[in-house]
Amino acid sequence: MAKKGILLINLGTPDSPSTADVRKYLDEFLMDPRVIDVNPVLRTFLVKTVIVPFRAPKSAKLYRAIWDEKTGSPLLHYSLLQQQLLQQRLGDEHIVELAMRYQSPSIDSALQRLKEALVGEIQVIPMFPQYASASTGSVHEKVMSIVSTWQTVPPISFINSFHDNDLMIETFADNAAKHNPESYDHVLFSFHGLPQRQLKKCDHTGNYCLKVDGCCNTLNDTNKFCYSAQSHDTARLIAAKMNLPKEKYTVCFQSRLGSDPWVQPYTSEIIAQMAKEGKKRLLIFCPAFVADCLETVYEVTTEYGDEFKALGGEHVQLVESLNAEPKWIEALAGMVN
Ligand SMILES: C=CC1=C(C)c2cc3[nH]c(cc4nc(cc5[nH]c(cc1n2)c(C)c5CCC(=O)O)C(CCC(=O)O)=C4C)c(C)c3C=C
Ligand SMILES: [Fe+2]
Ligand SMILES: [Fe+2]
Repeated sequence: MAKKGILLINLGTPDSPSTADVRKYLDEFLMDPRVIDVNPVLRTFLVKTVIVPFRAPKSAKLYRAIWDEKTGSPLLHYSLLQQQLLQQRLGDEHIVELAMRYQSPSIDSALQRLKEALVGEIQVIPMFPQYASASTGSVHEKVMSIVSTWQTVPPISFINSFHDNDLMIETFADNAAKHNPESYDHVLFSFHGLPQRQLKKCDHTGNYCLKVDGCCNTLNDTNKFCYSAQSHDTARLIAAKMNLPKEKYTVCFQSRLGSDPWVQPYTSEIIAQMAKEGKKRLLIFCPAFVADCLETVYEVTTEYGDEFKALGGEHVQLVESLNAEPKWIEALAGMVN
């Protein structure tokens, strides 16, 4: 019987922390119309002459700080481990490939390998728990654009989101338990940010998202694909698993780019508010990421840690991502089966 091909796709990372490789990575990433979703002329101007020239040397410095001598980028390292462990878990009726939306290993090459392995069908798992056009949507579009040129378009399916996956929620809660959560003054669920206009575009009614008070507090037919509403749902489920009362946690969004409004509240503002309230110890989850990466290791531990301490706080503790946790691999196996 033909094998089933499983294609795990994460965002991507530079090939090395050199400024040239970071520039190449940022250029491919930010020229994606689903990421900088403005008209092509403005996008080209912003990316090529404003963002990348200024950001590449600064980002390269940050990448150098998290780059491991042996294993390189944490995002690629953990993604490769996830691929190997899922392959072991599923056995030889499946072929598990890994690709990155930007840079390497490319989606083109991973699909080619699945084709050459004569798989009977392909399942694509974008490694983003919450759906966003800039992440999941972009992965779907890229895979479809490649496969649509094949003579034989194979049976192919796509995971859309897994923001409420039980085993994923449990893995985050288990990772937090290792840090004695009761010893923290407050818990933050800090998700990757997104421009507000991208949320509004997902609201096909045009009169719900960011227009109705508490639009993200429940999931319903109108906001079921909303990145922010799904993020709030993930946070609620992890908090429930930890028996964390509402007043002990805050949902916030990190990593803004540019001057347009992004999803709020911003993590750096919440960190400042926590310090102002006299809180000393913060526990921070980053449940938009399934693997530790620049945005968790550096942005949370170093940047937010330093900001909090400068304002009188004492300690910021990152809850490790899902990485190679056996329960998370089981969660992935569940998505396949
Ligand atoms: C969780 C999913 C992600 C969404 C949605 C997303 C949207 C998005 N990101 C940027 C800009 C940048 N993101 C950067 C890094 C980065 N982003 C994600 C995931 C999502 N991004 C990950 C996993 C990473 C880390 C990659 C790594 O190598 O570790 C960066 C680069 C780093 C930096 O220079 O700060 C930028 C830039 C935009 C504009 C956007 C949506 C519009
Ligand atoms: Fe990003
Ligand atoms: Fe909303």
